Amino acid sequence: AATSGKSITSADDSSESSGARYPQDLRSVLVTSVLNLEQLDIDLYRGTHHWVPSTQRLFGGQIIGQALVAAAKSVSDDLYAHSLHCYFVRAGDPKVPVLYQVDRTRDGRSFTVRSVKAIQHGQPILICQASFQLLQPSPLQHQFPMPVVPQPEDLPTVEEIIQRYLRYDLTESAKQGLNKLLATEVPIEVKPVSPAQFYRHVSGQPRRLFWARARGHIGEGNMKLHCCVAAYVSDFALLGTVLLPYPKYKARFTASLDHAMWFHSTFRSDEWMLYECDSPWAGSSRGLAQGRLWRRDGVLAASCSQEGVLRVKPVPENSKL
Ligand SMILES: CC(C)(COP(=O)(O)OP(=O)(O)OC[C@H]1O[C@@H](n2cnc3c(N)ncnc32)[C@H](O)[C@@H]1OP(=O)(O)O)[C@@H](O)C(=O)NCCC(=O)NCCSC(=O)CCCC(=O)O
Repeated sequence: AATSGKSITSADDSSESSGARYPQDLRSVLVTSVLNLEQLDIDLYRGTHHWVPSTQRLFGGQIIGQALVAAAKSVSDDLYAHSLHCYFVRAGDPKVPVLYQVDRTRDGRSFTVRSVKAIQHGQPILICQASFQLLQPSPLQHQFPMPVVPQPEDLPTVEEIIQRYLRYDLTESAKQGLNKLLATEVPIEVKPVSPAQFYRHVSGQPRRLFWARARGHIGEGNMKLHCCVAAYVSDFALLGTVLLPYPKYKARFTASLDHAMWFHSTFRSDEWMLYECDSPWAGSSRGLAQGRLWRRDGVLAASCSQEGVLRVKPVPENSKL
């Protein structure tokens, strides 16, 4: 049941729970702009950028989220994304939009597969396969338990943590860096479970946990859209987990090479979800990172895996940050 260019970025208008947190007109920018692709032709879309990381290459999560929006537009309403597999083959250029070309690879009885190519300057920057399934209940159901961590209400936001760091005796360039971070409009809210570990001020296991949610209101009801937002969120701070055991090194060049994701349950991407990231392996200038997104009621919402290239340099001995 293929369809042509359906709208999946309509947020729910009903005034329910999270409407209390945000007035209804304060829609998530992820919905109104980043994931709101413009249709150019059948199965051809254009996406624009909102937040561009300091690396001046496009945020991988944005490209994956937009590719999933494009794929989802070509499947019927009763099909839900259950997995995607991507390679980042070129750095995304923030100066131009990205085109998304969808190939309707197969429409099966239960499963439907789409291939999406993200293109800039006539060349692919990402190749992505996404698979969708009809809801099919089964008696086979299990999941690992969610880690026990403090609730988001008891933890500071990234902005509050940066404000605290700014009170320390820092070099001018470190202060400038932090102020720049504060001014950046990342469309995700983040609350690290252990700020010192999140920012690599203590060395530790390659594992970190943080609460994350889309900034702004999205609303209940559009599961396709929540999966696209979660794909965006899932690339955030995941690869950095690989660096946690190495406080004596800082990143000189890092980029995600691939990203795979599996969606397990319904969830709200504008409500707090715990992102549990760990890295089981690093070597050969690469590192593997794995993430699990938990609903705060303990249900496993999604899992993902990513490999990245990481080239590092030693941190100077007298560094204050
Ligand atoms: C991965 C690459 C770079 C691979 O291309 P490549 O031509 O094979 O590149 P490369 O040779 O690895 O060069 C990359 C860089 O590594 C340097 N290099 C290469 N070999 C060495 C060496 N032996 N020693 C020291 N340095 C070396 C090269 O000079 C390159 O550096 P440069 O770009 O020149 O500064 C390319 O395919 C690519 O750019 N793909 C897109 C990756 C991407 O954009 N991913 C998404 C964005 S990353 C992300 O979103 C994570 C965000 C995490 C977060 O914010 O939390």
